[in-house]
Amino acid sequence: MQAIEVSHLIKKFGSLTALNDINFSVEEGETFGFLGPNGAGKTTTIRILTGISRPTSGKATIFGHDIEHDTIAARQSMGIVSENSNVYDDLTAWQNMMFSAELYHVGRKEREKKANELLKKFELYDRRNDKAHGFSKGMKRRLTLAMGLVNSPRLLFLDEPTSGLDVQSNLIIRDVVTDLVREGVTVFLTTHNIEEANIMCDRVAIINKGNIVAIDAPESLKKTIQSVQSIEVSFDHNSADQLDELRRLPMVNNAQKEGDKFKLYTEDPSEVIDALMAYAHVHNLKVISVTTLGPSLEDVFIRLTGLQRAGDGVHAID
Ligand SMILES: Nc1ncnc2c1ncn2[C@@H]1O[C@H](COP(=O)(O)OP(=O)(O)OP(=O)(O)O)[C@@H](O)[C@H]1O
Repeated sequence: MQAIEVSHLIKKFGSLTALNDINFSVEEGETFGFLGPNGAGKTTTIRILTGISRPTSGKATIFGHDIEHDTIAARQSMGIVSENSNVYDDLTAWQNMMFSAELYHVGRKEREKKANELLKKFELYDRRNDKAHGFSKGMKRRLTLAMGLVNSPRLLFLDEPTSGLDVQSNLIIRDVVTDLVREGVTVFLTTHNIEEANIMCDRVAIINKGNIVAIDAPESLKKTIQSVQSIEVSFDHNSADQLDELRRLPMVNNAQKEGDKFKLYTEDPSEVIDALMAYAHVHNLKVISVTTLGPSLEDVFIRLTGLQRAGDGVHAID
């Protein structure tokens, strides 16, 4: 059975078309990533799929239940973890869990068992009697996730699960999601983090300006732009002009500095390696390491969304 089926979904806000006739389906047990730049339509899609917002036209079903007309049945099988934490600051972690369990109509006995289990899993058990008020952002996000799992959902919606979090919370969340997937839970996650989608998802949809521009497994998406390759190089010392000089080498399409390395994009790696060796010789530099890399999911994303690479990440052109 399909966990999610979306057909001809359109959402307009006045004259703005936030979703422009999108279609996709997610199989039960799949981890499906929704990747797109700011304003692409990710949150709008999640809000429709979780029954919070209505589409202008089109249809979405959750395990066969129409989300618009059979909302209660559709929502019964889902857990929702939104980016904006729905944790109540004045309640303790335990009280928040109980509140969420009640909302999801989890039976009294089951509630306590589930809360104990989840608080332990998310490493919050020792703080269960503390008010959420004093929790860090990472702890709050972990608690939100624990609350979203209290009804043992078959389908979990995660909106930007790890954005802006500390390393520990990040790792705990990824581990728990990996365990859930192993247990057969379907996961729909939106993210800005391309590497996260690459690691976690069976398939990824890239959405841009309300249109789905690609859907496939990360590895298959990378194969579609096999011509883009990159060479990572590091020298024994760096100077301020190096990046510009490397950009001007023959066959280099673009270059960026990443830590102590330079990444050069090209369609002809062997020409660029020759040019790099000549460059090092002329400038009296020693090459410490040089590696040829295939296209990354970020390269695919940039190609499909028309975004531009800058020194510190990916930026919209407009
Ligand atoms: N309630 C609303 N009223 C008017 N416009 C809206 C509303 N909600 C979203 N939009 C617009 O719809 C488009 C899609 O927004 P959406 O929040 O779905 O993007 P997103 O991909 O989730 O972006 P981000 O990554 O920044 O959260 C944007 O242009 C946004 O400004």
